[in-house]
Amino acid sequence: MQVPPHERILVALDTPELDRAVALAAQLRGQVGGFKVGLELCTAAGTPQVVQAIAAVGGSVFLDLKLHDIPNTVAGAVRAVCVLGPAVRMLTLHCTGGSAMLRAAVAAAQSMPYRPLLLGVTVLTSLDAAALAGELQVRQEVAEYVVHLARMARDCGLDGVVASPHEVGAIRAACPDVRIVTPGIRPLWAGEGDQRRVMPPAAALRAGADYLVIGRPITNPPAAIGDPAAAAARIVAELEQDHRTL
Ligand SMILES: O=C(O)c1cc(=O)[nH]c(=O)n1[C@@H]1O[C@H](COP(=O)(O)O)[C@@H](O)[C@H]1O
Repeated sequence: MQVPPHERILVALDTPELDRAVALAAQLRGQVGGFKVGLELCTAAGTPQVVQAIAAVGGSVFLDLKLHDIPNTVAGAVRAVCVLGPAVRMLTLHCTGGSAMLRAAVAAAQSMPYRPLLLGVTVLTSLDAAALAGELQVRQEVAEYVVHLARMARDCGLDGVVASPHEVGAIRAACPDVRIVTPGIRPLWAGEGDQRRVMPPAAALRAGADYLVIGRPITNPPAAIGDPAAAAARIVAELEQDHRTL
């Protein structure tokens, strides 16, 4: 079944203020597919409270906790997320925690009555080739390393991965069935900020992404674009126009 383009957009609510996050979710709910809440908001306002508040205005939650710890600790955190129930649709963990950590997360999720989709973060979109090679001492090219991590995530039983749109094609070719979520999305009218491996929304979907994580271009758009609802509408229009030409 074809997913309408707007449902592929997950808006990143990166703010410490729960009221602002809830107001954005209430404003954008019908226009997009869901909301990503992560370290900033959950640390400031409490993960269960955040999930409950976003669900209460009808938003589905992508819980971006980027878990990265020893297997026993991650398994416990995954069980605690499962307890929050179906309001949490997706949960992230870092692939670089290793296969034992990823398998422990999957086993923990499977032991619970409800589990969200588990997504492995590959290489952060804020890292470029120089940082990967120089600082992290990874000897492979970015795409090669991302595909290696994606294969490992799939083999450990994860449902999908988070990666830059530049690596989506290579992941799709290597792991046809994994869900691919891409941040690092920048419409041509938005600034890059701290992101390094970016792509416009329509190009990322064309490359094979299932979901687009979009934060600042929607939550803090350039004045010429208008408010968050106008920014979301503009991105949806761009996606629909591109969709029609496929
Ligand atoms: O896991 C993520 O969501 C994530 C992974 C990654 O590699 N890069 C990345 O930017 N993100 C998240 O995606 C969002 C991007 O926000 P904007 O740069 O404002 O669009 C932020 O909430 C990041 O935490």
